Amino acid sequence: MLRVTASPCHVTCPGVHCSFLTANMETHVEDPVIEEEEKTFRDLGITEVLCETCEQLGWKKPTKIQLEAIPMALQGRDVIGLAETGSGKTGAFALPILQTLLENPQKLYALVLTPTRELAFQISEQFEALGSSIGVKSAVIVGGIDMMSQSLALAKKPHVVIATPGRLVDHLENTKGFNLRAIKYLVMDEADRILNMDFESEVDKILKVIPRDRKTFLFSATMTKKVQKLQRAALLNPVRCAVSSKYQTVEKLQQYYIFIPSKFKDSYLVYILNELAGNSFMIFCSTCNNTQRIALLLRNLGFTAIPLHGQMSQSKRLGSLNKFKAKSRSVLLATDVASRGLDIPHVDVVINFDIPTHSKDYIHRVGRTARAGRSGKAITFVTQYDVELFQRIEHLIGKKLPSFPTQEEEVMMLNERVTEAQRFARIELRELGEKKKRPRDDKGDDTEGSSGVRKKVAGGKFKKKAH
Ligand SMILES: Nc1ncnc2c1ncn2[C@@H]1O[C@H](COP(=O)(O)OP(=O)(O)OP(=O)(O)O)[C@@H](O)[C@H]1O
Repeated sequence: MLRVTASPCHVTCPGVHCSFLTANMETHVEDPVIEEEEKTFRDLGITEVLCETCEQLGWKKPTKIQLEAIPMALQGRDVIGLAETGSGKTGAFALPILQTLLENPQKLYALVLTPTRELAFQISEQFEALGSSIGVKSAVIVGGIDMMSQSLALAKKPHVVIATPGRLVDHLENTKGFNLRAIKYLVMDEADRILNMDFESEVDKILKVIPRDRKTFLFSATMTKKVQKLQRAALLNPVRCAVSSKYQTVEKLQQYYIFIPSKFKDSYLVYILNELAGNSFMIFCSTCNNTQRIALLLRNLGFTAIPLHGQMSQSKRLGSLNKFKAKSRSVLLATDVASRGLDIPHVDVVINFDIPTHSKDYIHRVGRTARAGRSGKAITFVTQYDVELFQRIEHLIGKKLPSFPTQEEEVMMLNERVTEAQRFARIELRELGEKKKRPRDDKGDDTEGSSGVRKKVAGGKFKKKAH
């Protein structure tokens, strides 16, 4: 275990320590000693009742990030936790919070900030599962859902509030009797995302109204190196728990690219879905419109595809996610709203239909598969316009990716039917757009109940269908 002595970082916040700035901070990196591998949750100081819950969840022993972070958190340290996707970071911050809560029961004890609504629900489920035997109550405070029911949930004073920053600020400003003046823990999950510009003013407002002497945990698979951003989290003498020194994708993830002309992307997608039929796919697109269009296109060709993007109502978003989780849909088309944190164990293949513009998003997107020791595949479409972005990704992950084998003639044979399906998808998209304009019509953001044109595509379903 590498330990470097902590020393203050003198930038703006006196007393703030930060390894990214000074290289002087206490750093924990993966410990190769076998004994560590053998350690149990009990050895880390986790109390019996929580150890039993871990066992019931099938968590036989701590993951590497849990091994590193839990003892530090239990010692009362601020923690920056950096570990690959699907490696159990949620447990690494939830267990110490639950344990200290058990020792000092208190309402409104911890606040967890997440960048997306779906992730907030997932974290809440994990808190409630881990805290089931000690009666922990959590509230999810996210946009797109009625403020009144959330105000009622907050009035009951849950132990843990899991929130997206914007809606939390709304409640802090408008919900009578609600404040976070007593909280003992602040967690920023997907911390680099929470600390970036998009959430800047909300996070600053939140930080102003929570106690300074709280504990702060920042967790992510990728972390910002920018001094000012980390300082905004106002960490106090933090310890950095990293299970890898550079950004790694999971070992059991097979990653490929395919280099294709932009105009044949749809045909190649259909080809791959057929080649890998029988798997569960998450396909990432760069815009809501493309997500919706491809969902329609694939449905017209007989695939069970469903969209998830930010222009859908929250109930439709959760509906899509639940159908995919329940395996009643085999293809989830999503924007980056689904790229971080979502834990859906059965995702076999991630396809980057549109290459991510920020290389770090690549790491999060492909991390939706090969989670918790499972294997998975990721295939990135690279067109003539994407070469530079792709090189940046290879540079970030520190490896050259192989090309995914394809048979061009077979792809071209699909072209005619794909073109026909594209035409129908365009008509359906237009219809959906018109429905949206009509008042009180909530059907505009999903496609399952939309026009019946999909049956018109010649040949109906493909012979090998991706179910
Ligand atoms: N000690 C453990 N043993 C077995 N499984 C575990 C353990 N800890 C967590 N898990 C499981 O591993 C999966 C991934 O965990 P989690 O979602 O916390 O990953 P993560 O590191 O936060 O990933 P991401 O970076 O994508 O957000 C979950 O299904 C969780 O239940």
